[in-house]
Amino acid sequence: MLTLYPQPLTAEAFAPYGDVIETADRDFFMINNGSTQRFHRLANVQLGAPGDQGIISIFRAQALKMPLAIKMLERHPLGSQAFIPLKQKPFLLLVAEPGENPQPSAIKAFITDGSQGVNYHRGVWHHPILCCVDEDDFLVVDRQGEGNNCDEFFFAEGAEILLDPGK
Ligand SMILES: NC(=O)N[C@@H](O)C(=O)O
Ligand code: NI
Repeated sequence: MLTLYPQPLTAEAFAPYGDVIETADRDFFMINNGSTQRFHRLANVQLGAPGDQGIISIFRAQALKMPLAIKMLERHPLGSQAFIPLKQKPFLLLVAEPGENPQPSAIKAFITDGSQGVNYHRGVWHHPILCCVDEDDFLVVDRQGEGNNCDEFFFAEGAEILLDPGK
């Protein structure tokens, strides 16, 4: 049995998987006649082909019972996918670096601090959104275009992988 215990999310630790969207310790410049701080270009929207569009959606997620048996990961080969929390609640991340079949030993687990969002880079394996409260809303920025942009990988039956947030 492999048990995954989430570590606090940091931009450095998440760098192999994408960007952390946050304002803490980030550069900004003043706009709007000095009334607004612009934390500019915290992440890029990655698109796969000419004609692709970056789109904005809202995901309303229901919490899954924890500890959770992890059966699969998915990836979006043609574009990035960003999740920005709308209720300032922490949420859980499971990621593995791009490549063919993700190995259980390569999975990293993180928990956000409630203010952080993430932008998965294209091809990064991740678990579908995992919120920590009964119902949570996320602003999602990802790619719309031709072709399949969601590959799913299911772990072997015997691969017992558990996500345990611990509290
Ligand atoms: N399928 C879908 O739009 N959502 C997933 O990509 C996810 O990462 O939650
Ligand atoms: Ni996804």
